[in-house]
Amino acid sequence: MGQEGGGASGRGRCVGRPAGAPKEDGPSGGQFEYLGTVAAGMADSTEVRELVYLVTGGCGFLGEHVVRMLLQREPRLLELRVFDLHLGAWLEELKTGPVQVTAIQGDVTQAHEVAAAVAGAHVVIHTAGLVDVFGRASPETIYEVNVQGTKNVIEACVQTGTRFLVYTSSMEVVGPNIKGHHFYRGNEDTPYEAVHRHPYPCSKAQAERLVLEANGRKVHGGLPLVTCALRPTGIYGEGHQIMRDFYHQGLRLGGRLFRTIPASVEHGRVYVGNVAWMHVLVARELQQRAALMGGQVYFCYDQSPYKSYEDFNMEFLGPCGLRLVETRPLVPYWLLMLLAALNALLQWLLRPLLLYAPLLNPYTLAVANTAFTVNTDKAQRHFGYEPLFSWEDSRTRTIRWVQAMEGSAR
Ligand SMILES: NC(=O)C1=CN([C@@H]2O[C@H](COP(=O)(O)OP(=O)(O)OC[C@H]3O[C@@H](n4cnc5c(N)ncnc54)[C@H](O)[C@@H]3O)[C@@H](O)[C@H]2O)C=CC1
Ligand SMILES: CC(C)[C@@H](O)CC[C@@H](C)[C@H]1CC[C@H]2[C@@H]3[C@H](O)CC4=CC(=O)CC[C@]4(C)[C@H]3CC[C@]12C
Repeated sequence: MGQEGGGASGRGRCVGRPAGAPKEDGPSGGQFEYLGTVAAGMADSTEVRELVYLVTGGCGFLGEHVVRMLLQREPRLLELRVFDLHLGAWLEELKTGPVQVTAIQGDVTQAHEVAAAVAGAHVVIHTAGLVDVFGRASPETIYEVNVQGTKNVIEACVQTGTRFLVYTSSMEVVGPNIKGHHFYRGNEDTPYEAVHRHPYPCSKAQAERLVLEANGRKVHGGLPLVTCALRPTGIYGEGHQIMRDFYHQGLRLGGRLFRTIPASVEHGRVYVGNVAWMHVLVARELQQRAALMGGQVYFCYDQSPYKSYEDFNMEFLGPCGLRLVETRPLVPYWLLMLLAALNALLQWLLRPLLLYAPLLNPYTLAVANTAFTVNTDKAQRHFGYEPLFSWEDSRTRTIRWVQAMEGSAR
């Protein structure tokens, strides 16, 4: 199942369990006070501002939240470098605070551009990537950005002496695998056959492995590089393009969305604000607990309920006027597979003329139809992670965002 391709150059398949972490237990973390909304002004603190952070992909869905969260909750920040292929105009509004915000338009596939951006940074948070499961980019391009781009970031840290690297990996590094094995309330050590074909999970698995293997390498100046990887499940929240696509699809269908996946197929989801918070926290604690956290992977999670992907989306789209038709799929699975395959064929035929990239394709259908939920406290044990936003808060913020979109859609 899934598009042919994957692996280093988009051919064959990448297999084998992703580099996991040695089983280590660490001290339980303390409590973290909450300093107000992410959109609010900068954190005020008496701490000395001396650190330089770089966020690659800082203008993306997750990246923007990481940038805003750092400004809000990292009091030692002197300079925040935001590196992205496409810079957002919103960055300008961030340049009025006590932190120097440096916007850098650059390409992670270009080693010299990455090295120039990394030089002098204390911490790199590497979120830049091609998040494509809809066939928009070629397997080669996905590999070039996600794997070669990550190699460039690692080498830039080594060459310039940056010691701390946090990588935004993904649940997809683990699964769902091509065999459709469910992953039920799993953790970082749960045995699971991580076999992939699709270019996206393959590239994320290779990049994660590179990051974890780089832990301990000597950087310029002779000190060790300290790396770790975060594996968010499906991220939702303000700015989520796929949620936007579902919403507009529902508007086109007269306020209805048609169930394609049984409600019983649960997917873990995580609010973008909590993913951003975990990045800020892990970047801070990695500097203090290198021996414990270096080379580790952490699932990124919160209290968002386990639901099918479509039912979960309706938590936000329902209050905005959409309805999910039927309590069970209208269309038998074999017909869905046929429709997905037809979409893939159409995409291939139309490619010379236009980009046809619907939500339904063989890969998205397979992933949506395979339960994948995590239940772990490793991040809490290792660096005191607790979600910053409750489920209720996350839901309210996301609904407000959809409603604002609704206003613009009328
Ligand atoms: N969206 C999700 O549900 C999940 C995402 N992730 C990971 O989180 C990270 C961010 O994902 P999203 O924010 O959803 O994606 P996004 O597409 O919104 O953001 C990615 C950012 O990277 C930038 N970028 C892409 N190619 C680049 C290049 N060659 N050079 C420099 N910048 C480049 C893009 O311009 C964009 O701003 C990715 O690494 C993704 O694999 C992990 C788990 C779930
Ligand atoms: C058309 C229907 C079959 C519909 O239900 C398809 C939903 C489909 C678009 C999503 C179902 C599961 C999503 C993926 C999952 O959340 C894991 C992910 C992790 C990432 O790192 C990037 C995004 C994604 C691959 C996410 C993409 C959208 C789904 C496949």
